[in-house]
Amino acid sequence: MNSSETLKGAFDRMFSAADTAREQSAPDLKPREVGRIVSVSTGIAHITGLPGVGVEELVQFPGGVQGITFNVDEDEVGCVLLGQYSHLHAGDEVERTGRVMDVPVGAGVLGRVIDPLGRPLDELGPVPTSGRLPIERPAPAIMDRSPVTVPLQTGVKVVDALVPIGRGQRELILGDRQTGKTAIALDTIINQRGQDVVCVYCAIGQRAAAVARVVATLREHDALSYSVVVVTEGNDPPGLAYIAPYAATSIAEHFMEAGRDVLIVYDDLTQHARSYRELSLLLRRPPGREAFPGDIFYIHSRLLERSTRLNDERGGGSLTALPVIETEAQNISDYIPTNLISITDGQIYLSPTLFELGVLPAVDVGKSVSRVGGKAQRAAYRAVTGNLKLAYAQFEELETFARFGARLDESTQQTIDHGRRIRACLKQPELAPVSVPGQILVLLALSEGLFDGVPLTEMVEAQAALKKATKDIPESLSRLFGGSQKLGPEDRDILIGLAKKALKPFLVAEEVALAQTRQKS
Ligand SMILES: Nc1ncnc2c1ncn2[C@@H]1O[C@H](COP(=O)(O)OP(=O)(O)OP(=O)(O)O)[C@@H](O)[C@H]1O
Repeated sequence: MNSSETLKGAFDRMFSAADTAREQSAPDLKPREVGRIVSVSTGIAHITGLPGVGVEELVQFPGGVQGITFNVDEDEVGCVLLGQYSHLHAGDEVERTGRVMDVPVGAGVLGRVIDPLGRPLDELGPVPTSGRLPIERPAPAIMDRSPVTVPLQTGVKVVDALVPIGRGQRELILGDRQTGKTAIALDTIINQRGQDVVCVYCAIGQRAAAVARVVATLREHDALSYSVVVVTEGNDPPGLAYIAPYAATSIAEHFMEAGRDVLIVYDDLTQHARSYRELSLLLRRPPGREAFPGDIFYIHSRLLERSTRLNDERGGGSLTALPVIETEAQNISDYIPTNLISITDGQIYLSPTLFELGVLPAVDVGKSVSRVGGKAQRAAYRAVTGNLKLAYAQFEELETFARFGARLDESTQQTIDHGRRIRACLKQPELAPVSVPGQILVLLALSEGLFDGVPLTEMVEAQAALKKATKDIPESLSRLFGGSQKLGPEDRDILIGLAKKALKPFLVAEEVALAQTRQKS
């Protein structure tokens, strides 16, 4: 080795050591874009000094409070706050994050109660997650979607028989306050036990006590393990209530894109619309009808368009949405209800009049409809509910007449008597979903008129006897209930035979039963 090589090596080593030292000592420089708060008011802040900020970008306020930019003007930005803001003042620093709002997703959220930012509200510690998804995502493209053909059983007889829901459908639940809207949604979640359906319950602006009741009910019925509850309470900032359904949908979409069937309940979108109206008015956006901003339709349509059934290439998962809407004084033609009715694939209308009469669930069959459900209904149902809706609608019309004490001819009286039995069969206590064979047997007995000889006072016991009889349904027939195969005449005979046997102890002579009914009415 000559002396010039040694010298070169020594220089190289020296320079590389100097480079390393420079790299190590160099500060990690990242540009921070910082602006200032101009003003803070209920749930919103106006900021300035962030010229590069984008629409719906996440910004960071002091004390860990996050915000979303809504109105981006040339010299001022209107921002929605997502946390408690009492410590914020004019002049405080605001920092850009360069990203949009996202939520943690993954199997770890199941069994948990979280807020729309993914923070735990239960006492089970941090939520283990496998990634994050933006809360606002484009809806699946038309070519990625499949028709809705697979039923989603709610376990509620009147819904499964007359307003069936399919996986990937959006079915609105609407009615005045305290008419049992949440009860139908909860029954549906509870009925998914063992059905491999993930459930997301999104509580928007509800009383804390009501949410606690829902969580307790889910836990009691073993339904929390396959569900996630996303909560904003009534006293949370309106911004949090506004993002809640979008965040919940992203959590649900994660499962759908993994090929799972998912059910999401938005309880309720009236509160969501009100939160958005509050924000818009505070941000001085121009008010329209009922002071709602012009894009109120769009905020709900872009939310509900995300519910669908994906085709097999995209994994075949589905997202079924049950948005809840509260009406005022039974007015279903109000602004928000009509918007939602036009966006969804049908509605279940709950009538306060029926609720007062004790007809529970208080589903008004005449005003309820499922625009795709018929195609998704099991063939066995179609065979036994053929003229049920018509018979029930006729009965409801005639019943009003009968109240005036008018003398009715024999056939009218028969229609009314039959209708009363249909109503008795469709009644159901909450949190008691009925299995498919149980429903088929009751509906078949109804359509065959087997209940007509049972006194009205004994309908509950008679149905319980039928429920017991489902155990005797042969295995070959039980399998039919799940598929698209129709019930053949022999299958029907077997079921009718079973139902007749179960109802025999309750049968009195038909005339006696009818006479008792009329006396009672
Ligand atoms: N099928 C049912 N059988 C018996 N009680 C029922 C039934 N469905 C609902 N209820 C009762 O009716 C009341 C109102 O139900 P629920 O809270 O579901 O109504 P809601 O319309 O969601 O109310 P809110 O307007 O407060 O959201 C509850 O006390 C519930 O227990």
